[in-house]
Amino acid sequence: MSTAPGNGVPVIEVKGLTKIFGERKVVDDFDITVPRGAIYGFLGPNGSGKTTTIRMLCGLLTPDGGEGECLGFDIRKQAERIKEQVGYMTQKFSLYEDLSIRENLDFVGRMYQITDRRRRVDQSLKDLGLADRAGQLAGTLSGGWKQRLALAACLIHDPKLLLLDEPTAGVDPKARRDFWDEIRRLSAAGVTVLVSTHYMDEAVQCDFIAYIAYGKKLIDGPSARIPEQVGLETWRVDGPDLAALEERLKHEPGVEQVARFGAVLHVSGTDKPKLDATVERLKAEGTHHWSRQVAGLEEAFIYLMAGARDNFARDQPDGASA
Ligand SMILES: Nc1ncnc2c1ncn2[C@@H]1O[C@H](COP(=O)(O)OP(=O)(O)OP(=O)(O)O)[C@@H](O)[C@H]1O
Repeated sequence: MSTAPGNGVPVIEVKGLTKIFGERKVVDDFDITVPRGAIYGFLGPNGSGKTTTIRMLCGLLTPDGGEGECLGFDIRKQAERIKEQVGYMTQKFSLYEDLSIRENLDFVGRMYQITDRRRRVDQSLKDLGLADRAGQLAGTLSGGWKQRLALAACLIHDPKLLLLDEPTAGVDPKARRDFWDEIRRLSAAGVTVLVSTHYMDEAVQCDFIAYIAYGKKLIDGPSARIPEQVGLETWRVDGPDLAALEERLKHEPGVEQVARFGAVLHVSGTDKPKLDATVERLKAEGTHHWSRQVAGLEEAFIYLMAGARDNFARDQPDGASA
């Protein structure tokens, strides 16, 4: 991140953001402050309101409640000005399959009425590593390259804010890492990035994280503080037959989560005395080696996402109340 949190005017500062579809409040009194150059991750179950929030922040959707500014413009009254400076990569990015990579970028450049289009397209091909394939038809590209082209397309007008809605869904891990190298480069250059994701390896790349469920922001802050906010106590254990131990632990008091990291298990829970009592009992058996572990973002992510169920799904047995 190029600017320390709190330095300068935030790129997004919005309070009380609310959206109602029919009878359902799908975004409920949402506050957010995003510093310039930050990578801000939105986590949460399907249907929790992440996309709707992103769309309201960039002026694509009018909120039913709330106010604030994005890029110094009023999100209600100056939506057009915001849109000019935002790059938005939707979940289903659309490219013209019968046009080449270069032609796709040129087309988007025309839409934005970029004056030095030729130079800008050349630069973009170079920046995103697409120059060697400039003549290839978009329809013949693999998922990872299509995604790279989609990113190039939403950067063609040099936006100050990049909104990425599950940008790497269905893309292989190598392409995902390359994509994130690019995002880091942009962030270092001062571009602010808001990204919704279901992947842990993306969440750990974020400077800030907001966890959203049923339209409400439940947890929010610098990534390093998220584990503390989740309140997980974690033990690390290694030794023989971890699969059997893992199965057993799932039924022990105070154990809410068992995650395997290579040849060790991380055993976590939010009720410290209960978890500790279980661990002391198992320790006394002397079969495994136990040590305390500072819960990291990985454990917090697994915990949050494991508790996440589709929000607002009509067929939920227990209804859609939070
Ligand atoms: N235009 C709309 N009209 C009515 N309901 C909508 C509309 N757009 C979204 N919704 C509903 O609002 C809720 C929140 O949807 P949203 O797409 O914002 O969630 P999300 O967190 O982005 O989900 P996902 O992770 O699946 O993309 C869902 O129940 C969705 O069906």
